[in-house]
Amino acid sequence: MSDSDRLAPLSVTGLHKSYGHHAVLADLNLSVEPGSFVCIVGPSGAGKTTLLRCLSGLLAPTSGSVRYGDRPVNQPLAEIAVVFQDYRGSLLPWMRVRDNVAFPLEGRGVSRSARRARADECLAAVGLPGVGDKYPWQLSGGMQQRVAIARGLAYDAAVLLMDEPFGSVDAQARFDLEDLVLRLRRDLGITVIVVTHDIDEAVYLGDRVIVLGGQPATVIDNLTVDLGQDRDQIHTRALPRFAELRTRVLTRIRGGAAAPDPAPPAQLDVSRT
Ligand SMILES: Nc1ncnc2c1ncn2[C@@H]1O[C@H](COP(=O)(O)OP(=O)(O)OP(=O)(O)O)[C@@H](O)[C@H]1O
Repeated sequence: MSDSDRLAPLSVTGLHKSYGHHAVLADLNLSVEPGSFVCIVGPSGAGKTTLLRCLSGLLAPTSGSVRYGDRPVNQPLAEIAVVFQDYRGSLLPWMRVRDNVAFPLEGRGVSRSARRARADECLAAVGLPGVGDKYPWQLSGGMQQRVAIARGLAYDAAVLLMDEPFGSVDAQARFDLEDLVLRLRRDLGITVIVVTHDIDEAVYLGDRVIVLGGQPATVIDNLTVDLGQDRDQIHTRALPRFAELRTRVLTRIRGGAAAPDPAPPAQLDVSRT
């Protein structure tokens, strides 16, 4: 993939999405800079998954547009990979782990040996070297979700879209997966967009937290998380600034006005819409 493709921003302009007469998203605008980490939160049923599916090209907007650089996202693109919450439903149990990871490369003219090499490389990147010959059901839930992430990477995706990716694993595995995705973003320069119910997780992971609200929903807050890029499960979560940001997000989700930001970010120049 050329750098100009890898570095493309993902932008949403005037997005409306209805299911029949039920308007879910209205006049939604968003711009996600390449290499940034954006978390999307909002009340249950607000339309977070709907937005993520529109970003992935799996769901067509009713009106408005999603673009990756100057290309319309009106079908799934090789540069944009999706990881879902339910790894059990997304990994094929009769295929070995390596073949699951290599699966997206089939039909792309990649030789079998190159597919295997790429799968092993991606498994190593998610901290699972040497499990390629196992079946998914021989691995723990957290390991299976790592395999699902490796499969997203196998395509050489520049954007990873994740819908509640850590919701099915225990608390310790969740912390490990959060740190894995932060590291992948840093090491590979990919853009990551995560939908989550967990406000602490959103603040811990994101450069930005997008809050959806209203009926139909739109962006009601777009918050820069000025905690730097080196995050640590123990110390970052204990920072007073972390608590301030969490309080602001929670207040917005519950329908309150955003309090004035006590310390406007200076060092992180992540563009807002
Ligand atoms: N395929 C569909 N057909 C009809 N209505 C749908 C469809 N998918 C979602 N909806 C409705 O659209 C609204 C938004 O759903 P969506 O799953 O996007 O919200 P969400 O914010 O991700 O919810 P949650 O936080 O509970 O996962 C809900 O009212 C839901 O019932």
